[in-house]
This record gives sequence, structure tokens and C-alpha cells, in this order.
Amino acid sequence: MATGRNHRPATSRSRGIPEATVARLPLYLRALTALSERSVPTVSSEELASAAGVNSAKLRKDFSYLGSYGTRGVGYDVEYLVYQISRELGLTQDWPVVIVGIGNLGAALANYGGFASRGFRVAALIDADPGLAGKPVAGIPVQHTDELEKIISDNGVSIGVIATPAGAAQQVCDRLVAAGITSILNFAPTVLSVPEGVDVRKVDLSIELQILAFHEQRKAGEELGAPPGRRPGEGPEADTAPPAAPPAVAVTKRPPESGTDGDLPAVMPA
Ligand SMILES: NC(=O)c1ccc[n+]([C@@H]2O[C@H](COP(=O)([O-])OP(=O)(O)OC[C@H]3O[C@@H](n4cnc5c(N)ncnc54)[C@H](O)[C@@H]3O)[C@@H](O)[C@H]2O)c1
Repeated sequence: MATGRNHRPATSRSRGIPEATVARLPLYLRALTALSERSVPTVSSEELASAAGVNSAKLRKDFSYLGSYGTRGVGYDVEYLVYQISRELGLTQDWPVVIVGIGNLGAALANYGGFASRGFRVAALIDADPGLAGKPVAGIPVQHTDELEKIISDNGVSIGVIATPAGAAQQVCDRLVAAGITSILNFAPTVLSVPEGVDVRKVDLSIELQILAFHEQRKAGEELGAPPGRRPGEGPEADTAPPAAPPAVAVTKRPPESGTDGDLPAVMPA
């Protein structure tokens, strides 16, 4: 049974890289990968910052934690930075992932090709519905939850994705953790309790929509003549604000909100 919550300082457990920097690494990697695909050899901090949606001074500071300083007048070597950031995020190795709950969302995730291209291999699909057992989804036969522990052990899985109804999520989480899972991506709208050493990231698209609704409401108010307010991320504190949320399915071995559940980078300070 999982008990307690993690409370870690806001630095990565590897080499003391700040969690806010770790949260931006996937944004840099996405921009760099696009440059690499276009065979662009070098990039300036300003160009890369703009492509990643980050301020360039912050980018240079972030890269200094990686020991990457670029060359004056030339910029950063794109391929080398892709390698460095991938290595820092633990993406130079293959990560087997299990998805639990193969309904609408679980099936969509299983069919998402972006996992494999980013180093995450869907090792197994697990569901409690006996009617689903053996049925292929994205070419992988769904396995029953009775097999959960064996599947995780046989495949050496350390990352689990929960896409069950909220009411089942804690119980699924407890079984995953007891079976050896140490990182969980939770799509169920519930706060999970995990023991020390287990990282949880929560994805909730409805929270993102609620934030957009908030801004829409304010824009409507401004059009009606209300004084314009400052948005989060604007003004003097903007430089310390977290980046926009990475893609909903981005996973890192060293999650920015280690051990917490329900904190999206878009809405929580680093
Ligand atoms: N985070 C987001 O942005 C987001 C978006 C959509 C849905 N959701 C959430 O994702 C979850 C799944 O949504 P859905 O539309 O795919 O639901 P769904 O009902 O289509 O699928 C849920 C699946 O979980 C299985 N399941 C139930 N209990 C289980 C257990 N104990 N162990 C293993 N499998 C179990 C069911 O058999 C079913 O196949 C829900 O919690 C939903 O609220 C989140």
C-alpha cells in the first residue's frame, strides 16, 4: 500500500540541475530536433530561444548547467546539443512503458507514434476488462490486470501510464508501485499518493482548457473597457515563471515536479 508524499527540493536528482531547467529541456530538444531534421548545423541562442519559446538569457543559463556554452559568432552545434539534452533526459536508452486502462484514451495513447520516436516503447497494454484480453490495439494484444506484476517484471518496466477511471487509479498505482514501477504518468483526474522515490506526472487537458477560459473571460472584460491586467508570465516576475507546458505526453525520467501529482508546468511556479 502506498503511503506518504514526496517533498523534494526543486532540483533534479542528477547533477543539481534546477527543475525549471529540466522542464525546459524537452522544449529545446523539440526545437533542436526540428533543426536537425532540416540539417541545420549550428544555431544561435536567440534563434533557438525563439523556436523553443524561451528567453535567450535563460536558455544560455540552462545550457551552462549542461556544460554547453556555444561558440561566439557561431552558436551551438545542433547535433551535439541534441545528444547532450537527450542524454540528460535519459533518452539515449529505450524506456519500456506499460499503459493501464485501454479505453478511449489508453487506445489513443497506444496508437500514438510519437512515443517510439522519442525512445518510449509501449511494452504492454493492460486492462481489467476480461472481454478486452487478447484483443490487439495498435498491434499489441491487451493483457488482463491479473498479469500486471508478471508483465512489469518480465519487461523490466519502470514507467507506467494510468488511463483508468479515477476510482480505479489509486489501486492501479499501488499495484504498479508494488511491482517495481518508479515513474507514473497519470491521466485519471485524481491525486495519487505514492511512496518516496516514485515520481508522478499528471496530465489534465481540462485544466489547460480552464486556464484558456480564464484568459478568454479576461479578454472579453478588456473589450468591454475593464482595465487590462497583467497575465501570468508577463512583467518583472516573468523571467522566473515556468515555461509553457510541454506536450501532454512528454515524459522525462527526472520529472520537473518530482514526486508531486497534479502540478502542470504551465500553472505552477518552478
Ligand atoms: N488527462 C486528460 O486530459 C484526460 C482526457 C481524457 C480522459 N481522461 C481520463 O482518462 C481516463 C480514461 O478515460 P477513457 O475515456 O479512456 O475511459 P474508458 O472508460 O473508455 O476506459 C477506461 C478503461 O479502464 C479500464 N479499467 C477500469 N478499471 C481498471 C482497473 N482497475 N485496472 C485496469 N483497467 C481498468 C476499463 O476496463 C476501460 O477499458 C479517465 O479517468 C478519464 O477521466 C483524462
